[in-house]
Amino acid sequence: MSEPMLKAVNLQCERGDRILFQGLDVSIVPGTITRVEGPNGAGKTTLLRILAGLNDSYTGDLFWCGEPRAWQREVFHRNLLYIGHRPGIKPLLTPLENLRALSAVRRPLSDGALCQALDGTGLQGYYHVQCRNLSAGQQRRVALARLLVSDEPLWILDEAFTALDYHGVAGLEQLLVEHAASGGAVVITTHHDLDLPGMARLKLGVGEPMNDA
Ligand SMILES: Nc1ncnc2c1ncn2[C@@H]1O[C@H](COP(=O)(O)OP(=O)(O)OP(=O)(O)O)[C@@H](O)[C@H]1O
Repeated sequence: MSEPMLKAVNLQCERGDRILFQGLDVSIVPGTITRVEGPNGAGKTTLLRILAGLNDSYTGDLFWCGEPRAWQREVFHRNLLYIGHRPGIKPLLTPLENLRALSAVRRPLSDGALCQALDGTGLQGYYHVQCRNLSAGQQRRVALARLLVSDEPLWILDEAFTALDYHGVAGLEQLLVEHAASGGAVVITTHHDLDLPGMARLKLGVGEPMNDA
């Protein structure tokens, strides 16, 4: 098996008076899809944000390609595409403008390539409509169009299936499988009934109350 891209060792996170998880080891290997599961409040979003380097409220060690992640934050972020549970798009911009702005940070692409990505998520005919006038599912599709122009190997996706219709779900499932098949890795949470071939499952429980000091 390949070496892990991202590895977490002995992670612990406390929130309020609860330990969300402790002694947690995570290994994200190229070519895999890992689904983080658990009930509401189990800590799925918190874990994804820790893995994505967006939350520092944990103890434990994180490694990127075998080296401490803290030594190579810039490289790590260049290799990561994180999409949070909110679509993260600007409502006053159009889908094309949003995608242009999001991709410009990494790798400016032609409008032709961006429109092709929007077509790929079913947004043909909506390039120039302000996102605030799109449905929830269409707004999610704008965010997911980033996957179609991504060259980042690691995708961390929080509730990516929210608001998608049947075809949107099928299209996203296919994208995840293709990304893993081409050597990428996916970490995802969803309350949608996702069961892809070979998918690993990382189950979080309901956490434990902390003992009084
Ligand atoms: N910034 C914060 N400060 C204090 N507690 C927080 C904070 N963020 C999250 N929590 C708490 O941590 C717990 C886990 O939250 P999290 O959003 O990670 O759960 P989740 O498993 O993603 O839930 P859901 O399935 O509902 O999306 C919750 O009880 C939440 O109230």
